[in-house]
Amino acid sequence: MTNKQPKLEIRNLRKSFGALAATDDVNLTVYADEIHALIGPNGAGKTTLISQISGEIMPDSGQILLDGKDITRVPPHERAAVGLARSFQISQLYHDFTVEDNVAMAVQAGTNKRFSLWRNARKDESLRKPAREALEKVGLAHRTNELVSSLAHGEKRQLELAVALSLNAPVLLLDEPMAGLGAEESMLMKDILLSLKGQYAMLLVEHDMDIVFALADRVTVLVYGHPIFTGTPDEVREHPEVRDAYLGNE
Ligand SMILES: Nc1ncnc2c1ncn2[C@@H]1O[C@H](COP(=O)(O)OP(=O)(O)OP(=O)(O)O)[C@@H](O)[C@H]1O
Repeated sequence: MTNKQPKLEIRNLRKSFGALAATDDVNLTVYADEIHALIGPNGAGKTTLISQISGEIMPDSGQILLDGKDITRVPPHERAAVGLARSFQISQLYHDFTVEDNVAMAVQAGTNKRFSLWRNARKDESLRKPAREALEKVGLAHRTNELVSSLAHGEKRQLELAVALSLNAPVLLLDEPMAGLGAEESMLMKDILLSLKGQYAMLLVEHDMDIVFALADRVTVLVYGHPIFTGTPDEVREHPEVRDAYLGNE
């Protein structure tokens, strides 16, 4: 059962690009231990919404609350410290460093040790230990000493998730974690996310409906920047407006 304690709350959020309302009065709540999927046709505004929650885009109006606290104006680099981490769609990994180095550097960036040089910090067990724990959670413990450049595409995605987990934030924003993955790699990522279910509040943007229906406790359907429905996967499947707008009335 889902813990219905609101963790992340979006209130009356709006963002326009010229005449286009990319985020049109969005209200959405993510509970403390749920996977909440955000679906909608191309251009519906999913990434724009995630970017506002992560702080990269400033909304025109509305609020973003974490544990009831207004974080709308907290700068993006401070959001992990207040409890919110984003796993990126675009790879920001350091390919000439090892897998463990990459995660340990992310841990370091979130600590007050961030001004020390990496060559001095790389043996620091207080950075290594959380890095190894995060790698364990995504099934990459056996690859810690490999260079990122030697990883398969799916493993790089797992590493991106480990970087987000290492920030120790209770809320995870996952923007298309399966993008570019083959069928087998997608299934593995699905299983990894399932194993994390209940430990984080996750807002997941995902196009693959089988994955969404397998993972999500609730689904919000966004059309032209506005949420037209929030419900369980079964409710979403049965909803006539959703079928027309998104599922193609199969
Ligand atoms: N920086 C920008 N300037 C102008 N228009 C933008 C900008 N970013 C997004 N848009 C527009 O806002 C709308 C929402 O785009 P967004 O990328 O958020 O949709 P999406 O649901 O994530 O799409 P997709 O599923 O294709 O990734 C689109 O019409 C897009 O063209």
